[in-house]
Order: sequence, then C-alpha cells, then structure tokens
Amino acid sequence: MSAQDSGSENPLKELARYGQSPWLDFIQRSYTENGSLKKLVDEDGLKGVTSNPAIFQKAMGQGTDYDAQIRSVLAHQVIDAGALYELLAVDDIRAAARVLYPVYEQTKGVDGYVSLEVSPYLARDTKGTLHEALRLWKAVGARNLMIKIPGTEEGVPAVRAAIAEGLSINVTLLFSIDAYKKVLEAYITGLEDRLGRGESVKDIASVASFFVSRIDVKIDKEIDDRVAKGDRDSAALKALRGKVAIANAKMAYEHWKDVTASARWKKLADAGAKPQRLLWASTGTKDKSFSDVLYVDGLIGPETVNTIPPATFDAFRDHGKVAPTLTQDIEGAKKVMAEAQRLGLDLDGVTKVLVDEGVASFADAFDDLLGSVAAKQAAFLGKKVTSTALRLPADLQKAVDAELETWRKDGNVRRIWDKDATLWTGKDEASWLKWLDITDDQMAALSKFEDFQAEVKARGFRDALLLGMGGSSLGPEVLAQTFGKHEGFPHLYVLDSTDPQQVRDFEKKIDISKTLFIVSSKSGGTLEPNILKAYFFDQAKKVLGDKVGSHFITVTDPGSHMEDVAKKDGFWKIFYGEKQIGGRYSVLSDFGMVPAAVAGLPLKLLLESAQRGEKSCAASVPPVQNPGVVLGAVLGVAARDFGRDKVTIIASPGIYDMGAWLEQLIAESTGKDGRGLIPIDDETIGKPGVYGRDRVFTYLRLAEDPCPKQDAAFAALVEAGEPVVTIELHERRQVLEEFFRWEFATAVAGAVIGINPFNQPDVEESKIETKKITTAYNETGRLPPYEPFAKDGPFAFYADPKNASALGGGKTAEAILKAHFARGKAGDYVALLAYIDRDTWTREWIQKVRLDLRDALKLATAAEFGPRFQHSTGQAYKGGPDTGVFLQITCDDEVNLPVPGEKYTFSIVKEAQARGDMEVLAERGRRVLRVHIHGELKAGLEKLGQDIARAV
Ligand SMILES: O=P(O)(O)OC[C@H]1O[C@](O)(CO)[C@@H](O)[C@@H]1O
Ligand SMILES: O=C[C@H](O)[C@H](O)COP(=O)(O)O
Repeated sequence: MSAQDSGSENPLKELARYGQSPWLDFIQRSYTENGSLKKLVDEDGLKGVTSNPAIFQKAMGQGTDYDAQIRSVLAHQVIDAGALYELLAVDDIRAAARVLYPVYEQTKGVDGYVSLEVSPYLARDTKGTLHEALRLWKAVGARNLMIKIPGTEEGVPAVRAAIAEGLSINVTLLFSIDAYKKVLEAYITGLEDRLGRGESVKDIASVASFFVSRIDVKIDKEIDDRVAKGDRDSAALKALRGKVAIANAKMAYEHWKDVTASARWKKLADAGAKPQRLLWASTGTKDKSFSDVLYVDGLIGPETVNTIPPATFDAFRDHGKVAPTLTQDIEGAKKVMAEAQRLGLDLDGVTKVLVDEGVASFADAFDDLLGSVAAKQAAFLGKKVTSTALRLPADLQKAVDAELETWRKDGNVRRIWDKDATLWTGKDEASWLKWLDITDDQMAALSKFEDFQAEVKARGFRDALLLGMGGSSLGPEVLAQTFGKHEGFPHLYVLDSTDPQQVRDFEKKIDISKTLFIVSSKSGGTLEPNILKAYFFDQAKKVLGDKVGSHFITVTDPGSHMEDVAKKDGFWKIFYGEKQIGGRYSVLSDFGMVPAAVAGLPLKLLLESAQRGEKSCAASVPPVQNPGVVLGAVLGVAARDFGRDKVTIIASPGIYDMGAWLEQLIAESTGKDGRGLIPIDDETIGKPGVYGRDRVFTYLRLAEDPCPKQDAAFAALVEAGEPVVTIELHERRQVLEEFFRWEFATAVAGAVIGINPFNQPDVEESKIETKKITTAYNETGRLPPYEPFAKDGPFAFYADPKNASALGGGKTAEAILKAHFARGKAGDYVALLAYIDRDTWTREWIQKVRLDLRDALKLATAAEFGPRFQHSTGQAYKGGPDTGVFLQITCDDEVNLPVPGEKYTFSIVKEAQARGDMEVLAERGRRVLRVHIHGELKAGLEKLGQDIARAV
C-alpha cells in the first residue's frame, strides 16, 4: 500500500518537516507547458528544478517539443547550433523559473530555484566558466536562477568570483569531501569579497551538489570485482555494498554543520547571508537490487535539498519513508568510512575518476545534444544550405569516422575557434584566423558597402577592372564569373597576368573613360598589381587627365605600399583588408566585398549565405554534423593515410570558377614541408579506368543548373567506387557558404596532415629569384644569359644540369618530351605551366593536352597559366610532395608593353617570373623542363600538342 493510499501525508511534502526541500532533477518543455510542473509544486511541495546537459539532451534530442520554436528562429536568424540550443534552453529555464517564482517568494529566496549549467566544455577553464556564468545569468534574467558550475579545481575560483558578482550558484559534480570543503570555502570567501566591497549578500543563494549514487556504482563494482576474485575480506566488503555513498554524504553534512556554526559564518549570517545548502544529487538508484528510494530515504535532514529524477520522485511519493536520517547514526557512517579505508577501497581514487568521468560524460551528452540540434537545423533549413553526401571506400570511411571521433573527444572544433595554434604546428597560426568571424563583421558593416555600391552606380561606370593576384583576384573572379553583369553596374573584369598580350586583350575590352580600376593587393608590394596599376594609371591619365585618381580604388592592408601609392595618386577610395587574414582566406573580407559591391551584387543575401557557412562550422557544431570538419577530415585522412592526395575538383559550369579559387586555397595552404594536397581543377571527367588510386573527387553541383553530361560521367565514378564527396549548391549564391566551408575544411585538413595552413614559405623564393632578374635587367638593360640544352624546330628546351641529364640526351622534341613524361610514376601528377595569353583558344588547347597526358599516363594533371598559378598552386608544386612532373611553356611575345617608370617591360617581367619559377623548382629537385616556343604562338602550341601526344 502506498503512503498516500494509506491516507497519510504525501512523503514528498513531509520532507519539509525535517527541513529538506525536494527539487526535481528534470526539465522539459511539455512538462512546463502542460502544467505538470506546477502540479508538482502544488501537490508535492516541489521547491526547485535542476538541469544538466544530459537532461537537456533527453529533452531536446528526441521528440518534437521544440520544432515550432526552432523553425521560427531559423526563419529570422542565421544562427549556430550552440546559440540555438541556448535560446531553447533559456526559454525552458525562464518558463520553469516563472512556475517556481511563487515558491521563491514564499520561502524568501531560500527555495524556488531553477538551475542552468554552464557549458561542460568549460569545466577546466576558470575564465571561460566565469564569463559564461555571467552571460547566462544575464540571458535568463530571473532572480530565482542558479547557474551551475562544476566544482572542479578550475571551477572553484569561478564559483568564488561568480558569488562575489552576486550570482546564485549551484556547484555541481562534487564527490569528495575535500572538493566539497573547497567549494564551501569559495562560497564563503565570495560572500566576504562582496561584504568587503560594501555590497549586499542578502539575495545570494547557493547549493553544493554532492553526488551520491555514482559513488556506490563505482565502489560496489570494486567490491564485486574483489569478491569475484575470492578476496579474503569478501564478507566485510559485501557488507559495505550500497553504504559508502550515503556515509560519505553524511560526512559532508557534518563538515557543513561545523562551518555554519563558526564565528566566521556568523558574521556573514548577521549580514543576511544564506548558508550554502548541501544538495543531494545523483539520487536515482542505479543498482536495481537496492530500494528505488535509497538515496532519498537515507539523506533527509535540515537545510538540505534533494534533487530527484522523475521516476524516483514518483517512487518516493508512493512509498518513501520520511525520517531525519541524515543526522541519525553518524557513528555508523563513520564506521563505514573507516571500514572502507581499512579494506583498501579507494574512495579518493574513485572520486577523482568520477569528476573526470562526470566532466567527460556531460561533454559527451552536450556533443550529442548539439549534434541533434545541428541535424534538426540542417533538416529544417533544407535547401537554404548546401548539402553534402560522401561515398567513400569502406576503409577510408572507417578512418574518417575515427578521425571525426578523435576531433570530438579532443574538442578540436572549439580549439580552432579558440585559435589554438597547437592544433597545427604551434607557430603563428593564431594570428591568421580572423577569417573565422569576418563575415559577422562584414554584416555589421553592411551599410558601408551598400553606400559605396550606390555611389558606384551613381557614377555610371561601364566597366570595372580588378588588378591583383591570387587571393586578391581569384575570389573576385568567382564572383564575376558566377554572378555575371548586373543592370546599372559595371562589368567586372579580373586581370591577373603579366602576359602583354593578355594585358592588351583586357585593355581592349574596357572603355577606360568609363572604367573603375580596383587595385587589389593585401601586401601592397606584389609585383603584378603594382606594374598593372602603373600601366593602367598611365593609360587612364591620357584619357582622364587630372581626374585619373577618381577612377581608381584600392583594397589593401593598412600601412601597405599600395596605401601610400593610392594616397599619393589621389585614388577615389581606399578599402582596408585585415592583417590577420591571409590572401587566400580573404574573399569574405573587403577583398571580395568591394568587387561584389562594384558589380552590383546583392550584398546582404551573399553575406547571409556566407554566414550560414560560418554558423554550420561553428565551435558548437560537433565534427560529424560540421560540414567543414567532415570535408577537411576526408581530404586530410585520404592524403595522410591512403595516398589519395589529388583533390579533384569538379564543378557545374555555372560555378566552374570556384575551382580556380579552391586551387589556391588548397594548394597554398597545405602544400608544404613535403606534404599536402594537390588540387586538380577543371580536368574533364574521364572513364574510371584513367585514374590511379591517388584521387578524391569533390563535385560541386549546382542543383539549380546542373550539367547532365557531367552528372552522368560523375555517376560512373561513383559506380566505380572512387571516393567522392558531392556538395549540392541549391542556388548560385551558396558559393559564399562554400567559401567559408572550404576555408574551414582546409584548416582542418592542415591539422590532420600536420602543417601550418596559413603560411606560404616556398612562394617567396621564386619572388626573390624574379626580383634578382628584373633588377639585373634594370641595371644592364639585358636579361642574364640563359642557354637551351636542345633545340628542335620552333622549340628550345631548358633545364638545370640535373634535370637535363635525367632526360637521356634525346635531341628531338618528341624524344625529350617522352623522356620527361616517362619520369612520372603511379601517384605522381603532371603540371603544364604555360606563361602565355590565357584566352579561350589557349584554354581549350591546354585542356586537350592535359587530357591526352592523363589518359596516356594515367596520372593526374594540372593545367596552369603563369604567372597566375605562382600565386596559387605554385606553393604546393615547390613545397608540397615531390610528385610533380612539370612542363613549363613559354613563348616569344608578339606584343610588348612598357612598365611606366621601369626599364623592364611586361615581357621581361614574365620571362623573369618563368625563370625564377624554374630555378626554384629545380633547386627543390623537382622534375621540370621548359619548352620555349619561338615564332607564332598558335602554330607552336599546335605542334607542341602533337609532339606531346606522340611522346606519351
Ligand atoms: O594580395 P597580395 O599581397 O598582392 O598577394 C597576392 C597573392 O600572392 C601570394 O602571396 C603568393 O604569392 C598569395 O598568397 C596572395 O594571395
Ligand atoms: O544536479 C544534478 C545532477 O546533475 C544529477 O543529479 C546527476 O544525476 P545522475 O548521476 O543520475 O546522472
């Protein structure tokens, strides 16, 4: 017969007689909304509520309680999973706090509290915990809130500081008397701190959550193990089963009594302070052989709380026994403790382990919870975000899964956002991570770009010509190619070459008198944008006279040489980059935003898409749900463990230029220290048989405008079991989301491979070599001598002695090319490095030649134009894995253009760049050959193509 059936008082209500407050160790939206919680208050004398990450995991991780709110938040905000969880949790806590507020008032602030725990990830971080405690306190804004802080070594100082700030605190995860003593001390000292500052201590409450059942679980296991092994003290050990936790709790209570009886405490009490009550936590019975109300029955005493999980709450209502057990048989409890010690039961060890396990299990629960929220978010957002599908061979998938689990356990996503350089090489990585949150800054500065956009429109420019290299040009080029020309705004062209023919081609495309020039250079010192600026400024001056400066703007880092130039030449505007963002990570900074504004693109929508990318990769999104981490793990693990380091980029025609931007991001970031990923862009998909075992295919598929032919060719790769990552962009503007995701993925892949993804050590070398040659030219009016080792028809072949001798002394072009390409073996790649005009014809030519090479050699191929690639893939070619076989292609220039203020011309610069590049490749021991085409370029290229085809 239950206690209530027998007509006696409800045991839960009776607890009050002995000074104990029952709280509920549970929270759930429906519980609060449907009146269940209020019923417990009214009928059972419930006096408080506690939550923890595991409780929220149960509440939010399943069911549909929160769906309506999630949908409505997502309709109005771009938000990350952590912030979304917090909105939901804060609402729950507030709602519960409202239900309990009358209790708070009736008990004059002794009871009626609802607890919300700080992020379990911060359990070892004093500053972070305090910061979060203050933040949550403000966010909830309820007087009857308690912030829950773990009583770890690092948590204790945060408790003191939070108390001193006037917060009410529930200290959780207490298992040992020693830890508890420190917590009580922190509470008292925190109050004294306030008093010392003349601040009131009256409105502060605190509980120390002393965990019970988990101790018995551990100790009883130790007992059972020893008994099973036939321990000679088996009988004595067995007698302690289910006893140690309660005895331990009683000891804690004895300490509390001593302290609250002290003169020190009296002083605080006289000032109105409330004692920090002991709260029995973890009071659900885990061992089914014990009474289901063991940890309630056994711990009833004055000025304590028991937070009881729902099932135990019901059980206690039904058959709980109310008696002042906490203060009874203290001697017995002491004996249990002494006996445990005598028998060598390692209570100290157990409580230490329990703290670590407690921290870890709440972190696991939180990961799980955030993962569920992120998954729900992605499902509800549907086509508003890009979607990703992996099809990996089983062994690769297994290794990726293991990597993702390591990332979760080690909290690596948070380490990225915390700018922890040790995730990479522990060097200067932390100073290059401003790209992580630049999108939020840009959104906040939206009106700056919108105002500028309106000004550009008002001035009626017909064309805009951006002059820049690598990170300063490739992002803008994606924007120009993907979004095209916008009514009322100039046509955006991007020039990143020193080939005089190409410079001339661009000059012909624009109407200088109606052109806005964007000189784009982070460092401001890069050769190409400087000489291109000099050339076009000179040309524009001829047309625009004194007004020339008003047709120029620059995007450059503060304090750069280009800033000086812009000021001196009276540029219309100067936009600044962020010094803590490297070139290839700069597209969401002003380096992308300014050209986007000029081209009349919808800035807010684009930034919103970028923000979706950022939020989906946020610190709060666990690895498995984090699209940046998943992609980075696939690429990193495939390269590190499977030799699949050729990241083959396939993109729908509408977004094809993403590949060029990705090439720089991937190659320049990861290709160093003899390691890295080699991007293979724009290589038309072949039959599965033409590929070696060194690829990972990434397909950026524009779902709003797919290419059926490409889809079919890709399907064949999938069918053949190649590792593939398919990323669907539902609309063009999602390239901005992908910008962020790939930046993040590259940072992740860099960590997996173990390199610093933010430097480019080997690029500098060729710049130095180039500089030497242009300086020599300026001084002597001549290029340093450079002799070919062989000539055949229109071709002259150059190589350093080592490479020349490796080619075996062949005399004809075909023999030399044959010997060169024969050096490629499985797992290598071939790169054509063409220092020629990059136009439709040459692009088709190079594409054909690379496919001939790929299909004949079964090697990955790269088709690159110089000097553009030097600022992109060039780093990996020199510093990455020594797997490249390079053919440099140069030509006589039919046109030449002067560089104002210099003796050298564009042609000389291009030659110097080609030589500098060769020299560094050779110096790094790379397999490199240069073929120079004399005479007419088109005819020479055609012949070269044929010779190559014959040679392989
Ligand atoms: O924007 P800047 O400083 O002119 O540099 C252009 C490009 O050159 C590089 O430094 C490589 O040479 C890239 O990293 C960069 O994006
Ligand atoms: O504050 C409450 C604690 O988080 C909770 O009681 C832990 O209980 P458990 O040991 O059953 O997880």
